[in-house]
Amino acid sequence: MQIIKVNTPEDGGNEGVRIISNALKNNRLNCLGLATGSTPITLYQAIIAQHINMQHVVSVNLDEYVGLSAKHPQSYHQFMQKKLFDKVNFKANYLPNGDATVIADEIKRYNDIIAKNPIDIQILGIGENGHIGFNEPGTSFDSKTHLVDLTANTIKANARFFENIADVPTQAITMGIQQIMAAKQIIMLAYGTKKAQAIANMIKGPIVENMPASILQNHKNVIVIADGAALSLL
Ligand SMILES: N[C@@H]1[C@@H](O)[C@H](O)[C@@H](COP(=O)(O)O)O[C@@H]1O
Repeated sequence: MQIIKVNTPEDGGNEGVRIISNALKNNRLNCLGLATGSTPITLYQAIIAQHINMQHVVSVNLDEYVGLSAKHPQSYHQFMQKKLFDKVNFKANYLPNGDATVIADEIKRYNDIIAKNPIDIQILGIGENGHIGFNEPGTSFDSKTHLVDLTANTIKANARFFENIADVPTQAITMGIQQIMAAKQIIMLAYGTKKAQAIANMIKGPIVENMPASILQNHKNVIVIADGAALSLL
């Protein structure tokens, strides 16, 4: 893993754009895997500020809450719309539909989308418990898109986006670990001391399903963009 230490999340966003722009210039970016959460926001701001042309790029997001429609203010659809898609036109934007009547059909649809759009660069954040996407500890490294019961830890961490913890959905649909690992390049973003333990386990801990991000040690092209606080336990 290559580690790029940055001073601020804004610098991290600019570093991410530098890598994305290089791939675009070399015609190596047809599909960009996107993530939600507060961490990638500065990357999206930098994409907007630098007027990066994404009109030939398809985006595929990692996950969506079950039970929230694309219009729900806390859905990841709305998050992506507000933070990026309102300002930057892509060829197409794909996210799982958390409001699907038959989840099994939606999982199949999303697996087909990922199969048809091989991911060139996947953006990732990390949960405090080491989750990537919504692949919680214990998820099989062979997983594809699946339905997840969110852990109490994740529900608590994500409650800050909702009025009340009881409003946080308890399930999500997420891209699987096998599909994340199939991306040609992965950019992991992490800022702040809350992420330090997960980042240390990801980089130098044992590769175990209880620490989902540890599988990234087996990927040939991972760039970790992080600040000193997130790297402080290495
Ligand atoms: N599903 C998302 C993850 O993709 C994200 O990495 C994580 C961390 O979020 P944050 O960046 O806000 O710390 O939150 C959610 O659980």
